[in-house]
Amino acid sequence: MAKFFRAAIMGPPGSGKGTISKRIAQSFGLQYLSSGHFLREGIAANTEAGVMAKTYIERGMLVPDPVMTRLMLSKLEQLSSHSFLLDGFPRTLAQAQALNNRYQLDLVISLNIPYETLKERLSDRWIHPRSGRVYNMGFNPPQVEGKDDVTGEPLIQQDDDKPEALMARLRHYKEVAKPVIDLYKSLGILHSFSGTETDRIWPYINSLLSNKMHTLAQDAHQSQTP
Ligand SMILES: Nc1ncnc2c1ncn2[C@@H]1O[C@H](COP(=O)(O)OP(=O)(O)OP(=O)(O)O)[C@@H](O)[C@H]1O
Ligand SMILES: O=c1ccn([C@@H]2O[C@H](COP(=O)(O)OP(=O)(O)O)[C@@H](O)[C@H]2O)c(=O)[nH]1
Repeated sequence: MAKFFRAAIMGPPGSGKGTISKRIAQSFGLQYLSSGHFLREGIAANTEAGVMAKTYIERGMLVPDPVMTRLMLSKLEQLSSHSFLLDGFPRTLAQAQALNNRYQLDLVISLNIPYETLKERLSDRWIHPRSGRVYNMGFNPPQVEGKDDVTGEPLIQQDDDKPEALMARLRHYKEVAKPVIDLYKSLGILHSFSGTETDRIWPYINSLLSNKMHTLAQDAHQSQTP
């Protein structure tokens, strides 16, 4: 039976998870699942999970684990015969354990980016809220200033991307992510990358994924050979 490749990406806000995920999905054909995107979709459609999630997100809090786990596992259920990349989930140890009971990840990418870089990037991050498309005035500016490339609709800056909110978000990320990172380290699937530019980190991630997917394909082939 073909083995599907299952990965997750972790890192503080602004570390480039979305940017790198896009490249991974394009280069390796993995299905990309972003928890933030699903939540925003649920909020826009007024689903039960969306209505509940909104009250937490508006207060700058994490959505409760059972809500998040139910949402993401049901999305994964629809993808049971597909390789995937998770972004934004699992965020807490309880979420990681719930995921692990259902799917074992092959690889977890963790991004370590200096605080000054995160601050600079986020103060310049512009978002098209409906699609989640992300721009940066220096790194990947829109074709027309302040407008989304596809729809021409206005771009916005999120309040919690402002430098005064960042320190608290970062502290919170570190606290919550540590036991998740420790779990994946103990499972031997954690790969950490440090640097100030995605373009410099990308070749290492690219070759790591190429090697892993090649090994997986070979293993699947051998297990099929009588
Ligand atoms: N796995 C999760 N568990 C709990 N809450 C979540 C989870 N994923 C997303 N959320 C909620 O949705 C919000 C938006 O998530 P999203 O991943 O888009 O962006 P973010 O966490 O604000 O930062 P960034 O994309 O910059 O890393 C979060 O602030 C949080 O309240
Ligand atoms: O090398 C890089 C990688 C990303 N970005 C920008 O930094 C911001 C944060 O990146 P992303 O949204 O991918 O990070 P996430 O919050 O998903 O980890 C975005 O405006 C990106 O365009 C950047 O300027 N340089």
